[in-house]
Amino acid sequence: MKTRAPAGSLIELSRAGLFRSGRWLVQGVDLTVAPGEIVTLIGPNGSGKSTTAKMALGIWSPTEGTASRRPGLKVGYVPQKLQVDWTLPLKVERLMRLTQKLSSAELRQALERTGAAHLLHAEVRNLSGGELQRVLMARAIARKPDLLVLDEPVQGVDFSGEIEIYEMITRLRDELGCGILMISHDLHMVMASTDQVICLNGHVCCRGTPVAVSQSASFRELFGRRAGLALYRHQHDHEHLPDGRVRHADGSIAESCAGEHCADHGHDPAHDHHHGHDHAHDHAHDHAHDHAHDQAPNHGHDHAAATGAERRGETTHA
Ligand SMILES: Nc1ncnc2c1ncn2[C@@H]1O[C@H](COP(=O)(O)OP(=O)(O)OP(=O)(O)O)[C@@H](O)[C@H]1O
Repeated sequence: MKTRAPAGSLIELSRAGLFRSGRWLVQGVDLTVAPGEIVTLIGPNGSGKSTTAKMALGIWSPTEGTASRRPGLKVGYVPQKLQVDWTLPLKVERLMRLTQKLSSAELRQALERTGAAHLLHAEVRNLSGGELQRVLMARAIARKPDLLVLDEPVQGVDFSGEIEIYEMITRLRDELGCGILMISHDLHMVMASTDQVICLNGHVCCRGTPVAVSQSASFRELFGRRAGLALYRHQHDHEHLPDGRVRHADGSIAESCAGEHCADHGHDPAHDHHHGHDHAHDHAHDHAHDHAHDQAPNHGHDHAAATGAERRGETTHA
C-alpha cells in the first residue's frame, strides 16, 4: 500500500475497498482531498462512509486499492458522538486540553473561531447540541490541522443552527486553508461551497460538484442566508442486501455491483436513472424545497440544485 499522497493532495484513495467478516463493506472508492477543499461523503446507514474515512485516515488499510496521505499530515477530528456522563464534572477548558497541549492563546483563539469563547469555563455536560459541536470543532482546529474530519457535524443541532455550522465550516476552511472531509448519513442539504459530494452505497454511487452559489451576488440577494446552502438530491437505483447481493429497481438480484446498473461511469445527461431512495427527506422539503426549485427552475434530473458542476457536465453517477 502506498502511503504518500500525490503532490497537491492531503489524502487520496484509489479504487479502495475493505473486506471484513466475509464481505465487502465498501469497494472501488476514489477520493482525494486537497488543501482548501471540502469533500462530503453522503449515503444511507451502513453505506460505508465511516469505513471510507477510516481508510483515508489510515486507521484501516484497504484490502484492495490504495490509500495515501501527505507525509506529516496533521488531522483534526470531530467525532460523531461524545457522551459525557452527567455525573462527570468536565469543563470545556479541560476537554480542549485532554489529548493535546495547548497554550492559553491557542485555546482562546480556537474557541473564538467557532463562536464558543464564552463557554471556556462551562461544564461540558450542560452544553446544548449546538454548543457542544462548536466546542468539539474548536478542539479539532486548535492545533491548526491540515485536514479536518467532521463526522455528522450537525447532529443534535436545529435547522438554523445547522446553517450557522455549515457557514462556520466554510469560514474555517477559508481561515485555516485546511482540507475538510465531512461525513453525513442523510445529508439533504450540502453547502454550495462543498467542492465535491461523494455518495456511497457500498461503492461510489455518484459524485458531483455543487456550485459555489454564495459567490453569485444575485443569488445571495435573492435567497439571503439560504444562498449558502444547496439541496443535493438524488435517488439510488439499487439496494444492497444483507448477504452482499444487490437488488435492482426492476427486482433482479445480482451478486455484486459490477454489473451495468452499478458500473462507475461518467455522467450522461441523457442517462435514464430509476432510483429507489431519496436523500431529500421531509426536513429538506420543509426548508429547502422552494429554494431548490427556484434555484434550478428548469432542472430536469435528479439533482435538485443546478450546480456549476452539472452545468459543466462534471457530475457522475454509478
Ligand atoms: N469492523 C467491522 N467489521 C465488520 N463489519 C463492519 C465493521 N465496521 C463496520 N462494519 C459494517 O460495514 C458497513 C459499513 O459501515 P460504516 O460504518 O462504514 O457505514 P456508514 O455509512 O458510516 O453508516 P452510518 O451512517 O450508520 O454511520 C455496515 O454494514 C457495518 O455494519
